[in-house]
Amino acid sequence: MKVVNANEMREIDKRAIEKYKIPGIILMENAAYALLEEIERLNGKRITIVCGTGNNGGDGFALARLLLIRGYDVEVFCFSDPEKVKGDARINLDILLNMGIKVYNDLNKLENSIRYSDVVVDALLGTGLSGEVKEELKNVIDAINKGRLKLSVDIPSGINSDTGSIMGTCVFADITVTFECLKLGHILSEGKEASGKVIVKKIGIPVSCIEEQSVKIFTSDKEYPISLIKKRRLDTNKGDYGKVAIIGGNYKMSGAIILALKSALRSGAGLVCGVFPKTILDRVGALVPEAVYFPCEEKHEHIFLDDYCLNILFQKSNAIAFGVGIGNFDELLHPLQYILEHYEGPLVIDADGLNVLSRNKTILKSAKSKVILTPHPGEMSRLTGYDIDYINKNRINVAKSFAKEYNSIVLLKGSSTVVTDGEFIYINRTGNPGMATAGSGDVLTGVLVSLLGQGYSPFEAAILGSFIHGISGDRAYQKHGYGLTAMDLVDNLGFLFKKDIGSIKLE
Ligand SMILES: NC(=O)C1=CN([C@@H]2O[C@H](COP(=O)(O)OP(=O)(O)OC[C@H]3O[C@@H](n4cnc5c(N)ncnc54)[C@H](O)[C@@H]3O)[C@@H](O)[C@H]2O)[C@@H](O)CC1
Ligand SMILES: Nc1ncnc2c1ncn2[C@@H]1O[C@H](COP(=O)(O)OP(=O)(O)O)[C@@H](O)[C@H]1O
Ligand SMILES: [K+]
Repeated sequence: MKVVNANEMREIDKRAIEKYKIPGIILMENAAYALLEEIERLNGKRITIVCGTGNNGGDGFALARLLLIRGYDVEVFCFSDPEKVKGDARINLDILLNMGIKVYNDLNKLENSIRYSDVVVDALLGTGLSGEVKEELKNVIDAINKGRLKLSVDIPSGINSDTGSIMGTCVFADITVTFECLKLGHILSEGKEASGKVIVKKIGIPVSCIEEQSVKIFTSDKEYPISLIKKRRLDTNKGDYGKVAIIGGNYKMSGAIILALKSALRSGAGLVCGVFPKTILDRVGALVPEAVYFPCEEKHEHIFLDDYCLNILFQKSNAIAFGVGIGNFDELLHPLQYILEHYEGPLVIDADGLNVLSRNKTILKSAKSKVILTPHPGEMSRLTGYDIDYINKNRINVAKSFAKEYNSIVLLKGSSTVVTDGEFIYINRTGNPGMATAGSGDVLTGVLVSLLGQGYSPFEAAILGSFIHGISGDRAYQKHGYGLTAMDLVDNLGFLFKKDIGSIKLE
């Protein structure tokens, strides 16, 4: 499913109107019918509609007419001078006035109307919002937020369509009905919560008109990532599913590599090898008997990896992950550089592996193979030098430009994980806040290296891995709520790896 920013949506609308000669008023009417369809499902009779002066308000005026004609009890509000309403929105406002409908401009009346209405429709500000919400609309937004059921037209008023940030204040909708394409603001940052359930409706724009926009950002409808999952043949053996190595662990952090090893096994790898200091062999061996081990010396509290043992590992592995629980030590930079320069298979760098990399990120440029980097915003901050706040507000651009410069796949973790190869961007929407728990990143690393070992391309592995990781989190949430732990994620990983994958139904 494509995701656009405000400017791309404007271009698409403009192309529909100017090149395809579809009058804007028809698109607005279709938008109003799309809204009507959703309101009819809600079984409410009393509807309050709050309109702004732009086309978002125009959708609201048109909707008011359609509802009135059908006998709904509707009250319409607009808190600006009607003279400021222009174009298609003006036409729809005038029709209402010609029908003898009053459009109120009174905050007390609005509060009262909302108190007695079943649904309040927020048609105040759409993709045309610029800057912070003006002072005079703040009370209006507060009043809307008191509504029993809030339906936002296109995007909750006050949410920035490109970043999902709250521009001073915003409507927190239960339902958002948007047109033709998801907007970035629906799925990023605070916009994800403020949008509630998002419903995308067609309003008569030809598919070719959208395709001409060559949108580079997409998100998961459930079908796409599932369609990537390879079927397993009946006549098959473990050699067909990869030999993967996970390098990490130290005496103080043995749990990370245990989680990653278990996850790699649960997501289908044929053979999984743990490469860690000898000091934790008993612990790892007891908890992951299905793995094989490559215990190494330990020096100054971290694993000791010389070129000789790395070369042996390269022979044995068709994908490697480096970093879970390894510790952040200067001495680990050399082995990481050696792996990048000599290993020809795909590689995942995670956790402390990324912190080690931050000491000299230019070594990435000498990588022989495609690397997946899986930073959370803190690790991304160490890699790029940007502060965390900046990264969170510019997730897409930060991830994209890093991936492009270092010719790698970046998987920037968080509530909407961003995966990019430097050109295309996938935004993952599975998962939940319960996954903000120690060890859940280690689980993701295990999944990713397992998929790479099974022959998925690095970009596919990163898309599918983030999707599966989130689904396992959502399943774990069903059982454990926000008390879920990383091991619960591991237990749920197998769910999507089934023979009848095509018939699995996800919520
Ligand atoms: N043909 C089209 O372009 C279509 C547009 N549609 C609707 O049109 C919307 C976009 O319309 P517009 O571009 O007119 O923009 P909006 O209606 O989203 O917003 C523009 C209005 O908001 C005011 N405004 C902007 N920033 C503000 C701020 N910070 N504080 C207070 N007021 C502020 C402006 O003065 C202007 O009146 C979409 O969200 C969608 O709902 C739909 O009708 C479908 C067709
Ligand atoms: N609110 C959330 N919604 C969805 N996924 C989340 C949320 N919080 C965390 N996650 C996911 O959980 C994982 C946490 O990884 P990370 O921060 O590296 O944790 P750790 O280092 O403790 O293993 C990431 O994949 C992240 O995307
Ligand atoms: K709105």
